[in-house]
Order: sequence, then structure tokens, then C-alpha cells
Amino acid sequence: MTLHLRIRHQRPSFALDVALQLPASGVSALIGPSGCGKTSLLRCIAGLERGQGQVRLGEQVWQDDATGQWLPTHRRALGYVFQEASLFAHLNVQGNLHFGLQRTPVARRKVALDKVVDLLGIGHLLQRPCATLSGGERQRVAIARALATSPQLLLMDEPLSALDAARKAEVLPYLEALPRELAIPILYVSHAQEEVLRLAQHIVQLAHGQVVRQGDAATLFNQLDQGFAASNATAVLQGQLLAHHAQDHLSALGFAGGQLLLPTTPALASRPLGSAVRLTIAARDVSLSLQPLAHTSLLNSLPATITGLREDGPGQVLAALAVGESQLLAHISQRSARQLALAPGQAVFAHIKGVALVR
Ligand SMILES: Nc1ncnc2c1ncn2[C@@H]1O[C@H](COP(=O)(O)OP(=O)(O)OP(=O)(O)O)[C@@H](O)[C@H]1O
Repeated sequence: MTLHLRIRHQRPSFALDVALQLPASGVSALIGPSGCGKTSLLRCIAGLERGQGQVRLGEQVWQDDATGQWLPTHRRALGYVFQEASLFAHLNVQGNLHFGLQRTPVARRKVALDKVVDLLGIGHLLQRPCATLSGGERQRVAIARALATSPQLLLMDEPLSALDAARKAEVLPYLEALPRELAIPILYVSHAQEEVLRLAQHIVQLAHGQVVRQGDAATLFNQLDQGFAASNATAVLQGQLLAHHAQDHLSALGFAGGQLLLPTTPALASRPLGSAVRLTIAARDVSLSLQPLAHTSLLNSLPATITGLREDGPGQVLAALAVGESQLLAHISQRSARQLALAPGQAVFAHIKGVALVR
């Protein structure tokens, strides 16, 4: 099933012009600079604003101007979660959830409320007045209320950006579980690289109301221009947990390009061997040499080929590397690039100082 979008929307000083086919599963992140049209696109999908074109989820046509079809928002099977949770202050948590449920015709109710309450860990909050909830709790209730309507698409517009780091960390694992547990596709607007790295399988990058790039998260992230601040350039690797070396307190992870050793954190220790993992490697944690390093304390050094180089701020260069079938990025000084005479096609060794397990 796909989400099929063909939307044109003209404002006095802004034009949205988007044609997209998105997988109707997992998380698709919508990224791009402020004012590029992310919220406008969500609002057009939701029917809160009327662009021209077509919005179709699988066989369901929500809008088709060629045939004059238009469903108002309340008839579209979607949930919408905003930056600030807008809960009904006069109702307690349970009342807010039931409000969502009652809006949904019985025949369309597919998501069990108990399951939603469990998934978002809000069972102990049901009788609490909304005014007494913390920011993270409010946002979890807002997500649960959206899910209580049994949406077939969940639109989330920077749902964590109003939360501090601790509350973000509290809500993120719940978000991560949603597509897996409920099989509801999510279109997720975010400015935060770490959220997108962790959650998204698919990425759409907008600029000036148009799609500049879209594709699989790992592929898109590992390119030289990621759509986030270059100084934070980070590559994503999909891998597999291969072994725990108990004596060294290290775990081996395989990916299409080689193996990496990581400290066996509690999160890694709890995973069964063979389970899928998502790793990130920040470009600033990768250095390069032309020869293998002898007598080094580095655990992870891999043969690689340079595929691209780009200036990246004063005196800095971002290098794209092929490591087997995978891609990495390295942030190095211009001076080093010059001294090593780095060029596309050149064989190098990539030395990796830090690997983070994000999933
Ligand atoms: N109601 C409106 N009337 C007129 N112009 C609007 C309206 N809402 C948004 N715009 C303009 O449309 C453009 C796209 O806005 P939009 O909110 O979709 O961007 P965004 O990518 O979501 O931005 P941000 O990341 O800052 O939330 C901007 O130039 C904005 O100023």
C-alpha cells in the first residue's frame, strides 16, 4: 500500500508543489528548512487546507480534483499530533481518549484502546486531570488520543520539539514501538537529526515547497548533503548482532561491508544474536589513512574507497566512503585531505572512534 500525493497549493508568497509515493508502512520523515512547506503538506493531506491535486491512501481517495472528490478531515482515517499537545483541559486522560474513540464509527474501530494505553504507558494516568500531567505525559496522551481513532495514517508535526531532552528521551521509545506494534504508517515532521536517525525508514527532503530528495533513510543519510547541519553529518548502517565476546565486554556487529566491535552495553546484551540493529557513525568520529595503522588501540578500522569530497566549513572536508556495500562519512581537515592527496576512487582505511547503537 502507498500514500499517493500530488499536491499544488499556491499562497501569495509560497507555492507547494509535491508529487510523492510513500510507503504506507513504517516512519517517513519529512525534513527541510523552516518555511519549506512541511506543515503545509501535512495540512493538505489532512484536508485542513485545500491544495489542488490528489491524496490517496491505498484504495481510499481523500481528494481527487480530476473527479471532484473531496473528503472533509473528519472522514479521513488519520490521526494528527502537533508540537504542543492540545488536550481537553476539562476532561481527564480517560475522557480525552474516549473523545477520540467516540469520533470513530464502530465499523472503523480497529485499534483496541487497552493496547494503545499499554503501548504509551499511560494506564496509571487515566484518572488524572490533564492539567496535572508533565510535558512528556501530555504528549503521550495526545498520541494515544490520535491512535484511539484507529487512524490508517498518523501525521506528526514535530511532536517532541516542545519537550526538554529528558522528556524527549522518555517519549521516543514509545514512538519507536508504534509502527511495529500497530502497523500504522507515520509521516513525521522533524528538525531533530537524532529523532530522524532513530525513527525513520524513509526520508523526504523538501526545499521551497518542492521535494529535493527522497529515499531509504540509510541511503539518504550517507550522502554528502543530508539536509541537516553538515557539522553533524552522520552515517546510518543497518546491521546484525553477531556475537558477544564476554571476556572483552565487546559485541560484534556485522553490516554489508564488514564487522564492528562495540562495548556490550545493557541494551546490546539484552538482544538475541542475529537481531537487526541500526548503528550511527558520526563523520567527526571517522579518520582516514592511506595505509593500515600498526600498533593502534583503535578497535574498528575498515578498508574503504573515497566516493566523494565536499568542502565543509572553513578548513574542513566531508568525505563520502564506500565500505563494501555500505557508505560512511568522514569529517577531516582540508590540510589532511591535501597532504593525503585524497580524490574519488582512492583506496583508504577508515578508522572509527565511535559507534552508536540507535535501535
Ligand atoms: N496561513 C498561512 N497564510 C499564508 N502563508 C502561510 C500560512 N501558513 C504558512 N505560510 C507560509 O507558507 C510557507 C510554508 O510554511 P510551513 O509552515 O508549511 O513551513 P514548515 O516547513 O512547516 O516550517 P517550520 O519548520 O518553520 O514549521 C512559509 O513561507 C509560511 O510563511
